[in-house]
Parts: sequence; C-alpha cells; structure tokens
Amino acid sequence: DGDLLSRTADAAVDGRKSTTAAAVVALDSNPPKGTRDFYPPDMRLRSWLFDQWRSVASLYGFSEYDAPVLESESLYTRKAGEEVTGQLYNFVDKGGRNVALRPEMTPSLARMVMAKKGGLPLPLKWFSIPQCWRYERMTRGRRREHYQWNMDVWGVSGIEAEAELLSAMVTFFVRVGLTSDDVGIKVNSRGVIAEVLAELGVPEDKFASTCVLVDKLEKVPLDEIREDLEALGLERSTIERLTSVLTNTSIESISGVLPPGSRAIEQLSALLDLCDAYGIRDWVTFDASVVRGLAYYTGVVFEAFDRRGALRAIAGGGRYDRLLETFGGEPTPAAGFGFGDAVIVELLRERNILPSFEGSGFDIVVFAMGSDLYRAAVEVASVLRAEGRTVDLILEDKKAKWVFKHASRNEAGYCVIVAEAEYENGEVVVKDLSVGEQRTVKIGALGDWAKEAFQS
Ligand SMILES: CC(=O)Nc1cnc2ccccc2c1
Repeated sequence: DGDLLSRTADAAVDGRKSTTAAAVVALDSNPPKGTRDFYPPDMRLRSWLFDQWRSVASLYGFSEYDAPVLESESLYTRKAGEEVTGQLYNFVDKGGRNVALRPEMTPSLARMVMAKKGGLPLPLKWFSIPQCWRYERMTRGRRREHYQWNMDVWGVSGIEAEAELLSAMVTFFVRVGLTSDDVGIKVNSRGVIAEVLAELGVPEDKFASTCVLVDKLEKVPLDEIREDLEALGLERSTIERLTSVLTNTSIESISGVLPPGSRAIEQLSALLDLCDAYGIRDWVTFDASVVRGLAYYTGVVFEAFDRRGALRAIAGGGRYDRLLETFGGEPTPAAGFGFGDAVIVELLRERNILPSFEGSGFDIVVFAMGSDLYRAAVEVASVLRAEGRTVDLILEDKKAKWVFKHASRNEAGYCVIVAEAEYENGEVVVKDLSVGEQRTVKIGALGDWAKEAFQS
C-alpha cells in the first residue's frame, strides 16, 4: 500500500520486524550526476536569461530553430583531439545505432542546412538555445549539461557576419547590465596561423589539430604541448615561429612579424573598423593567442571573457567555412557563436545584478472567507482572469493570516477577499499589498478595477 517512499518509511519504522518485508531502498531523489533540476525559482531565472537571449536574437533578425538532442555519433567523430568530442555522451541504442547526446549545436545546424540541399535561401541568420551534453568522468564534479545560446550566420563570406555577431553579443551584455569594464571580447583570426604554417610549408591537414593544441596553451605550459606539436610533425623552428606570432596583442606588432599584405590582418582591421561603426570598439581587443578549441574554425575567432574575475570565457565563436564540406556538402561560408548558461549567471551573481526570482509574482490572490463563499471566489477569480490578470485562487479554506503571508511571499500585487458581509452588498474587499490599504469594490466593477489597477 502507498507509494515507494511511504512503503520505505513503513519498512524503516517496522525495522525490527522487517526480516520478512524486503527493506525497499528509497528512490534516489537526486537528478543524474552532472545534471540539474530547475525548481520554480531556478526556472524563473533560466526563463529570464533565455528571454534576454531571444529578444536580442530577434532584434538582430535571427530566426529560432531546433534539432533533436540525440544525434548520430558520426556528426562528432572529428579526430583533432578536441575536449568536446573527447567527452562525447555517446551510446549504442536498442537498434544498434551509434548515437550521442549533442555536445554542441553547430553540427546539427550543418546537418539541417545540408538536408535542404541548397534549397534554403541564403544568407540565413538562425539561433537556438539547446541543452548540450558531455560525459566527464566525475573526477572534477563538473556539470555534464548546459544550455548554450547559439547564433549563426550562413552564406556570408565577409567579416560583416562576425561584426553583426559581436554586436549582438554586446547588446546582450548591455541588456543585462554589464559594461566593457566588466567584459571584453578578444578577437583573432586563425588565418594568422594558417599563413604562418603555409609560409613554413606545413601541410594543411595539420591545421585543425595544430589550432586545437595551440588553444590548450591557454591552460597548459608550452613544453607540455611541444611534444604533441612535434608528434604532429611540426619542426621546432615552426613551433618557435608560431609561439612568437601568438604572443602578439596588437595588430601593429603582429603585422611586423607576418608576411606583408596578410589577408588575416586585413580582415581583422576591417572587422575592428566595423566594430567602431557598431559603437562596440571598446569591448573588443585583438589577441593573437585566442584560437578557441573547436577544430572547424577557419578564420576569425573570438572569445568574451570577464575582465575582473578569473578571466573565465563567457562565450566564444568564429568563422567555420569548411564545416559543410566535411559533411559532404557544398562549400558554404558560416560564422557563429555559442554562449553557455553557467558562467554568465555566476558573473551576474558576483556583480549582484541578477534580478530576484523568489516570488511567483502573480497579480492577485483571491480567497473566500469560509468555504460557503468558495463558489463566489471562483466567479471573482474568473472575472479577473478574463481581464488577463494572473490569479492565484486559494483552493482550500485558509485563515486570512496564512493567505496574506502566502501572497506577500509570492510578491503578489493584491489580495481580493470574498467575505460574507461585503458579499451580501455585492462587493469584495481588495487589499493593495504594496501599500497595505484595503477598500471594497462592486463585483460588477471588478473588470474596470483590474484595468485601472494594472494599466501601467
Ligand atoms: C560551466 C559549465 O557548466 N560548462 C559546461 C557544462 N556542460 C557542457 C556540456 C557539453 C559541452 C560543454 C559543456 C560545458
């Protein structure tokens, strides 16, 4: 009798006599390792964040799309030693298929573009907020899932696409109360590495792996990477040349160490000039050490970071002109970024500029003083809901004290009380919880009252 948890409780209580009743193990009420539950306050924060992302995306003319969280593993079997493919949340399904929970959204987007075989009018500006997964040995107790705002422009080969993406990202930061003192965006181009490798005769097929290794330089010292770079077949002189180029943090200085007329530098200069036009130049800074960790970036790359904290990466992106070809599709230029839901929330919390989401914030609490007036309370709640007001109708016979506490804890605006004396006069009591005043309103005038009370 009773559900598992109560049976468990009973079994525990009757412990002494439980030699016969199998001691049922209680259900583990935690979510799976590395994942999160979103209780209403958490969900209000998440919805607020997603609403900010969505409104910026639509401000910039981006359209929302989605794809299954489950994809064929073959979308992610890149052999460039990336962290994101090294920690694939993959398995074999009951049909024997090699599948994976998506670690990122861009390959699904590429698959969707390819499925339309050129039938999609380009350029396209699409966005999505997918939950993405990774399977990490819980050595570090890090999360195995996060939500990541994706913004992508397909079919534009010029840096106009990257400039638009950077501007959208900055617009989000400004919207949530951050300034260019809080956050910066480092910009570079993998074209710089491509030109250096070409100049030194390194075959193109080493490019992606070299970039992924160079990205690791952010975290581990060169001599740890040096072996891997040499294992890739890069000469010591090449590695020295690369590191000398990558430590540049100004366009002027890097121009001095690159062959004259570098296309990568030309593009970066044009991009920085467009950032000026967008009014975001003070957010953006050139940094030749930024290469990002995804194998498929081919050109401009960028990374938003918090200037004061541990310089954590908040978001990142870049140009990836060859992705569709690697899937067997037509060459199609593309650029985009991914923006995770974790670091930004930590940053806003640290800066104390996260809105509060404790209350449900419904407009009105309606309750009947005494159950014989419940039917009347239902009618009152219905009138108010018909006016579009969010109403929490108290479903049980509760004391006024409890209702007022419930209403203020949920940051409700008003309490409408159906009480016997007033009801006999065809009236209800309306209590304004923000100022603590109360008055009576004719039931027939409740609609007008609601219009006037919430006209803001
Ligand atoms: C800070 C954080 O939660 N990062 C995170 C969490 N889950 C992921 C899952 C897939 C790919 C990247 C991920 C990154």
